[in-house]
Amino acid sequence: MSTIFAPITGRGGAVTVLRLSGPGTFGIVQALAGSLPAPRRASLRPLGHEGRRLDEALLVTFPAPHSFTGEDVAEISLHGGRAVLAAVSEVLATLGARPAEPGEFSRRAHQNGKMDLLQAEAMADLIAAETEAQRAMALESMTGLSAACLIWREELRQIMARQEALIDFPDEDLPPEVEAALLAGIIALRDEMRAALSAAPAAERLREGLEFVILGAPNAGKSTLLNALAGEEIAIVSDIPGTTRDAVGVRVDLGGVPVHITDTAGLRETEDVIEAEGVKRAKARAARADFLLLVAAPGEAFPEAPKGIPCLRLRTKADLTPAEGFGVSARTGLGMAELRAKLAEAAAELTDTKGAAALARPRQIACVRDTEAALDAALHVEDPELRGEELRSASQALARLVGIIGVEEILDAVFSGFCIGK
Ligand SMILES: Nc1nc2c(c(=O)[nH]1)N(C=O)[C@@H](CNc1ccc(C(=O)N[C@@H](CCC(=O)O)C(=O)O)cc1)CN2
Ligand SMILES: Nc1nc2c(ncn2[C@@H]2O[C@H](COP(=O)(O)OP(=O)(O)OP(=O)(O)O)[C@@H](O)[C@H]2O)c(=O)[nH]1
Ligand SMILES: [K+]
Repeated sequence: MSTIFAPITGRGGAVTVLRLSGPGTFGIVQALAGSLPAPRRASLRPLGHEGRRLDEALLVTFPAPHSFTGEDVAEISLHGGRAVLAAVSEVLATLGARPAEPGEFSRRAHQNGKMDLLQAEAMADLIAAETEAQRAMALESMTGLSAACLIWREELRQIMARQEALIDFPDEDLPPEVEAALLAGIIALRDEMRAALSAAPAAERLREGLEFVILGAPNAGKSTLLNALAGEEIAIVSDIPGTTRDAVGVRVDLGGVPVHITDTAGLRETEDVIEAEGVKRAKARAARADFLLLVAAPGEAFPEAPKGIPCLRLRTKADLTPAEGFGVSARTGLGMAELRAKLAEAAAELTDTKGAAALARPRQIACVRDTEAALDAALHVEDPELRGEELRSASQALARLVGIIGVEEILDAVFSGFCIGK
């Protein structure tokens, strides 16, 4: 096993923490620092190599298996900046370590039983979190998702034990309650999979961020509204109808939920080919949106919304004519606080997992869907042998979910999506 290293802190700070992991770690660090401090004790050491002084750094060692990766680990807190990092990295390479691949520390931690795949994915999501709700969900998933999966696997283990008993003993020896209990167990577990799957879209939306689209006639005030929500001049505002052609978007934080708001071309029949293309794109965007802001100026009609997408009808330019219904003036700020609150409420609702296990990644959802399908199939076969086969397939899908049986390519795909130093 090679010894790897990478900075685990971001650029530009006063200190850069460099992590080494692998069997050669302590030999390399000793060569660099002269001596090793007591395990897990931060100690100041001069770093140097063949008479070249490199830095005065803080050094901590974590002997295996009590480390992040389960291997021998050292963390060196260097002075920040690219020159120090470059010089130390160069020397580490001559001493036999190599730069870590993205996700390689976590992959080793997974291999050594320090975290399952769900925890590794949740940790990557926690690092990537940009808003409060994303942070809270990822942190909860880091412990909660694995715990839920552990319970599911235990329930399935008991179901399979009952199933084995049914196969091993002739029918007449076992009371009918055994099979009834078995089926009830399968139904209960299948329904738990269904509950988790029904909360999954909300979790996925929170992980990815929501898409809100502003839709309305030309000159309705869409661009002015987007700019007011963004707090900066993103889209061009003019009194010429048909100003916005391409969709223009901005990412905002609505009550802790990341929302991408898109301003679109004003909807109308037009001879102008470029504007017509803009209208086509506006409709396509609207069809894919999580939520629509349908806007209309005083006295004008609201656009029609594609079916099944939640929306809010909003009168613009409320400073000119007091609106009946909900109105705002992006120009004076009238109603804008209320609008923000309404949008934040919609965002919260769309991302509410209602306490269910938050499956936030397609990989996780696919595993749970496979589990649900196998359990459901098990309920619909009479033959105990065939039922046993479906249960085994459910068990394998759950094992894939936590990474106990990990196809190499799946692990590659998961960990290569991590950042360097993770
Ligand atoms: N300096 C530093 N800060 C960090 C990390 C890190 O790797 N280094 N982390 C990286 O993500 C997070 C903390 N996660 C960690 C998880 C496990 C272990 C660890 O050493 N585990 C050992 C010992 C546990 C103990 O002290 O009780 C073990 O599991 O045996 C360290 C950090 C956030 N902060
Ligand atoms: N009085 C008043 N005028 C507004 C308000 N919002 C927008 N306007 C004006 O309405 C005109 C059109 O505004 P835009 O934001 O460009 O409208 P749009 O819907 O994006 O227009 P298109 O790009 O043509 O689709 C501009 O002259 C704006 O200054 C408002 O709240 N009050
Ligand atoms: K306009």
